[in-house]
Amino acid sequence: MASGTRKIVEVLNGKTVSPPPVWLMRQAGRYLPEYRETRAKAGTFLDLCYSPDHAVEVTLQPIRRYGFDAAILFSDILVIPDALKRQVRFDEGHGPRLKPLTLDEISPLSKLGVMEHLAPVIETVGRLRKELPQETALLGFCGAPWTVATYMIAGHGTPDQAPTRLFAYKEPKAFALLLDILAEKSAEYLIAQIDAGADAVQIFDSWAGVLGEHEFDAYAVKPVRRIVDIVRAARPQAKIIAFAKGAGLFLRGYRQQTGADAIGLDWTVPLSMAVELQKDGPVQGNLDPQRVVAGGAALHEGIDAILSALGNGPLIFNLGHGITPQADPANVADLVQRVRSHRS
Ligand SMILES: Cc1c2[nH]c(c1CCC(=O)O)Cc1[nH]c(c(CCC(=O)O)c1C)Cc1[nH]c(c(CCC(=O)O)c1C)Cc1[nH]c(c(C)c1CCC(=O)O)C2
Repeated sequence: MASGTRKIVEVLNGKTVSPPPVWLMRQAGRYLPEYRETRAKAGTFLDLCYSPDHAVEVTLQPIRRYGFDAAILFSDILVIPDALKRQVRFDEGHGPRLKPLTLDEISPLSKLGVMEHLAPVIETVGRLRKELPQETALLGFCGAPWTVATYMIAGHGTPDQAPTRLFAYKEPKAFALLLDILAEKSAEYLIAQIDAGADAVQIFDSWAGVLGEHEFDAYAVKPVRRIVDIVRAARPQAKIIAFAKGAGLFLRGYRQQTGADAIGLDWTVPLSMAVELQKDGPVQGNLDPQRVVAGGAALHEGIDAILSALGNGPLIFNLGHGITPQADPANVADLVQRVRSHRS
């Protein structure tokens, strides 16, 4: 079967597929007992990301269980700062920690190559394409420059990214350079994933929602556009999903402005607005991950509302953000079954 017939690729080409293809952000993760088992064997979280054997295994686990229409490469957006020698660690219960980036450290980053460090991840992509069922799409990904920069500047996650917003106001030139460097390294990384067999790539801008109007354009739209332009110049057929979480009204125009094929929607995007956005191009989303934890009627109502609003147009069914460790694996099976029984 040619990759062009994988359902997610068809939707990314603007077609309506019924029932819509389905995958879930963070579908490989701690809610699955088999993930926790492999994770315990692998060592640290980054050891898991850089071990092709273990990373292939955890990527395939949710495909075996649920037969999702796409597998997403198991890795993390912070492997780029790790490749840039920012000493990334994932401390149990504390989330990511990095060496906070100072002003003088920005420009030297441009000279560092990242692909040698990321070679094991690219090997994982190649092995996955061979092991996945023919009909299953393989998604690669990277973080958007803004979101990756927030972790690099603060050195950890923060609720509103105040340290990075402040840095950007005080040092606009250096901050623009940082975003540019991240865009170029990320584009190179995505091209390598595509060459190794990824059918499409997703750019995660998980912290886009803390930006004001001018900053959204400068720090969220333009750097993602730069990635898209570099990737498309090298690989004109590349399929790209851009996910700006929390971006609300700024999503009007986001697909056109970034040049992405499809946009991801979080659960706060009203379905009435999602319908408008879908007239412009394919959308992905947007079930509240807490509905998967709740299960039952709350889960069913959320799924049905999305399918009845968006199921007659180009839709990739997904959550509005990653599935949480508290989700019951049985609720995920229920979700997949309900989406697959939809007829438009
Ligand atoms: C912001 C961000 C990160 N990583 C990612 C984002 C963007 C999407 C989002 O907003 O969730 C992206 C990501 N992280 C992970 C994937 C794997 C693929 C998938 O199944 O979706 C993907 C696509 C694995 C992971 N990345 C992480 C885990 C959990 C770590 C573990 O297993 O110990 C997984 C499965 C760790 C991680 N990684 C990151 C944080 C803040 C954390 C800690 C929070 C947490 O623990 O959930 C950075």
